[in-house]
Order: sequence, then structure tokens, then C-alpha cells
Amino acid sequence: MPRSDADRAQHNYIGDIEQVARIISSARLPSGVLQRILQFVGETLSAQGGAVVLGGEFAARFAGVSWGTFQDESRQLGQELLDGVTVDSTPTARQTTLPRTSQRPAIDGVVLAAPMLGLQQAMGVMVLFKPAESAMTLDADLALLNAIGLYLGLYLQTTVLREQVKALPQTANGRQNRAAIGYDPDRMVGDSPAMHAALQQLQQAASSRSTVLLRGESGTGKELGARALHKLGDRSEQAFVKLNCAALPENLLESELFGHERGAFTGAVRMRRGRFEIADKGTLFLDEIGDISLAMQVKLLRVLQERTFERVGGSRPIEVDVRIIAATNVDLEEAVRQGRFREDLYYRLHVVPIVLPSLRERREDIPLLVGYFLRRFNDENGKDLKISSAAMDLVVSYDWPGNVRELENCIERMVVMARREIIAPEDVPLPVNLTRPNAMPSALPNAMPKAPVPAPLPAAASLPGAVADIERQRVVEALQRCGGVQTRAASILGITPRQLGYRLKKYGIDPKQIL
Ligand SMILES: Nc1ncnc2c1ncn2[C@@H]1O[C@H](COP(=O)(O)OP(=O)(O)OP(=O)(O)O)[C@@H](O)[C@H]1O
Repeated sequence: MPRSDADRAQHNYIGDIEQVARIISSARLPSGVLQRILQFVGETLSAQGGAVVLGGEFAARFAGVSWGTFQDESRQLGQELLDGVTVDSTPTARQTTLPRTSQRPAIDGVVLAAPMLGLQQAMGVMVLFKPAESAMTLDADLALLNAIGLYLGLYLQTTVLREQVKALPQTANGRQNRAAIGYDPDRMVGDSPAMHAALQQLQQAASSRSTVLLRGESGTGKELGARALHKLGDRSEQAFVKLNCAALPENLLESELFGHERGAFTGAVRMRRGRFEIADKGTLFLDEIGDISLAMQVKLLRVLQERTFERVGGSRPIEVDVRIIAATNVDLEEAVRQGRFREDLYYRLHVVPIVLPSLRERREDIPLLVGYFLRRFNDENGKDLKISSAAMDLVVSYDWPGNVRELENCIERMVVMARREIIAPEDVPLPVNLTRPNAMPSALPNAMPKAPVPAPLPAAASLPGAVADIERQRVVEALQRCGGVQTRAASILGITPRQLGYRLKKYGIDPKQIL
């Protein structure tokens, strides 16, 4: 029921909060909750329009809602205020004029906006438009709107968490893999179809003894995948032994793998067991397997075929029961073609290949990973930072050539260096400027160079021309990402709306034409 401002001056706002709680507990769908609460608060505060506008990942998960006579106008105001309000994380009230249309004159009024805050980040904004003459009890109105915004943020956050728990795959022994909740260094975070497919393959492979070859770009979580395979399988109580094959010269690698007898070489003063023996009954993880020499490949092939070997300098065959997991980011098929990798070893390793997707192939997981790392580094640093939706947009649109490792490092740096509670786009220490175009070609999953390889320059491209092309392209992309809302596009690009306006003019871009 609409109430007069005089009524509301006397009003006990606790009753309103209680009403909001009742709506939340009685409705089934988030869109219904948002709509009913918006209408309730709009009527209570005698507003004439209102909207809930969501940002970042939440814009993809939940539909915004609007209410009242000035719904479109409120939505527009919400879009404009979204970044400011979520970055500052404080409610705001300001005079505004709704521009004249063919149906009505210009209307003066006040727009009230409050942030909706989740656990780790701002999710969106709730705005109300009130005609100017009824803005008497502005502070109290704003306080109520703010409380309801906080309430709604927590409600939406709970909804997201509930969906994530439901979507988590079952492990081999029936327990739920609570991969996205809390912090555990061995958890594989990811809710995307690509990640679900990989997790499912890991779970299936875990229960067998077959050799698994984990493939994927650097930093995609191959070692994490190897640990998951071990933990989920029936060897989980036994040893998990890891060896990075690329880190050692050939002779050392051999004695690391197979051990050595006393006196086998200078300095071998004692017998030493190798990783194969240490991993007996358990799992041996051979990382960077694509980098071993042809001579080592022969030796490894023999153990994989016969399950026996001799220590360096020894002659007694040693038999082991080891489950092999190997990993590489080398294009092994190409290496076989070029004679750098033995075909017979390739087939021995390539029994169950599992590809870990790059972050570019599962951008929808980035917010989840950011939340996960933010929680971890907040805990480690005794902080409670949140990330604004504009900053999240920036992180999501970056290309992450170093995949999860690079993202993890970025969030750690961000938390350590942060100077304010809510992270804004300019606080995100991206390794390079966002305006960089997608630097990595979408490489084959198994053919990843360690560092991005620069694309060849078109012969005629002058440097200023190339820079202008890139700038134009990034402006268009940013506008497309935010539905043409220029303030948000400017924020994603890390420039002011005025600077964006200048570039639109310079490149003749019409935001309406590119949507
Ligand atoms: N899905 C994920 N969820 C959470 N953390 C992850 C995930 N994937 C990778 N990480 C983290 O990213 C970092 C790199 O992962 P990992 O070492 O497993 O990658 P890798 O593919 O083995 O890399 P490389 O090929 O360079 O050896 C680790 O700190 C790991 O914990």
C-alpha cells in the first residue's frame, strides 16, 4: 500500500524488513522474489518506478526486474549507476530529470540506489525513482533501501551456492565433490560444461588402473587432476609420487626414476630407491613427459611394458605395482611425426587421455575461481575484500594465457596490494592491459606453447594503424559486452566515459548499430 511521507516518518521500518523476509521465504523463483520485493519497497516509499539491475556473472544468472510507471527509465538509471554504486558499495540519492518523450514532458525527481552485496562481491543495484516533491524522508528511505539491497544480495548469493552444490558431480564412492565450496588446495573448481566433462572423465578413470595422460595448456590444473585421480581411486591410502621430468638432466632423471645401487657412479655412496619403488602400490605422476630424451623414452617404455626395472648400477630386476599418470602440454602427435617422441611409448601413455580445458574455453568459471581465490587470499591476509562487477567483467574478458595459475597469481597480488575494500577495475593487476587483443590463438588442446607466440604482422601494417585497429576492436567488444551502455563499456576499458565518447567519434562507431 502506498503511504504518505508523513505516515512514513512515524513508520517502524522493522515491519518492512520482516515483510521482505516473508517474501523471500515464500517465493520459489528468484525472479519472483526480486519482482515482489521491488514492488513492495517501491510502494512503501511512494516511488513511481524501480528496477533491479544485476552486473557481472549475476547478470547472466538472474534476470533483472522493473516496476512502476517509469520502468524503462528506472532500468536505464540502474545501468548508469551500477558501477558507481557497486564500487563504492554505499547507497546514493541524487536529483535527476527524466528526459521528455513524445508521450510526456521532462520530469524532475530523485533516484535512490542501493547496492546488492553478496559474500565476495557486489552483485547489482536496486534503484527507485521518486518525483521531486515527495523526497522528504530521503535518509530514512535510503536506509530502508540499503537494508533491503543487502538482504537481496545475500538471498541471491545463497541461491547461487545452492545451484552450485546441486550441480557438483558425484565422486566414485558416492560422496559429493564439494569442489567449489571453501578452500582446499586439492579442489578442482569449475562449474562449466567443459570442466564438468573433464571432472567426469577423471572420476571414471580414477577407479581403473589404466595409464592416464593428462593434456592441456600450462596452468590448466593437470597436476591437480593427477592428485584428484589418485584421491578418488582405490590407491588413495598409498603414496602419490610426483616427478617433473623436464626439471632434470638425463642421468639424474634415470636415477631419480629407478634409483641406484651403492657405487653406481661417483657420489653414489649409498643405495637409493627411485620414484618407481617409492610409489609401489600407489601412483606415480610423471609431469612434462613430452620433454624426456629418446634414450629415456626407451627405458621408460620398458618399465611400462614389463613392470620391472633395475636400479642404476644394479642387475636385479625389481617388480613394482604402480599406476602411472603422465602429463604434458607438448603436441605429442607432432613430436611423434617429427621423430622426437617414440610412437610405441605414445601408445603406452595414451591409454586414457583427458584434456583439461583452458580458461578461454570456460570463461563462465572465472567468477567462481575468482571467488574461490579471493576467499583463500582474504583468509591468508586477514582481509575481507570484495570485487565490483566492473572489475569482475574486466577479469572475465582477459585472455589468461597462463590459465588458472595466472589468474591465481593475479588475485593474490590484487589482495595483497588492495587499498580499498571493494576492488575496482583499476585495482586489478592484469599482467597486461586489457586493451590487448586475444593474444593466444585458440590452440589445439595438446599443442600449447609455454608463452604466447606473437602472430605475424601483416606486411603493410604500420604501427599506428595496427594500434588504431586494436583500439577500435576493443571499444566495439566492450560495447557489445555491456549492451551498449557506455559508462560500463568505459569502465571495462579502464577509461572515462568522456574518453570513450572521444573514441566513438574518432572511429565513427555508433553504439546502437553494433548491438
Ligand atoms: N580447476 C582449478 N581449481 C582451482 N585451482 C586450480 C584449478 N586448476 C588449476 N588450479 C591451480 O592453478 C595452479 C596451476 O595448476 P597445476 O600446477 O595443476 O597446472 P598444470 O596444468 O599442471 O601446469 P603446468 O603444465 O605448468 O605444470 C595451481 O596452484 C592449482 O592449484
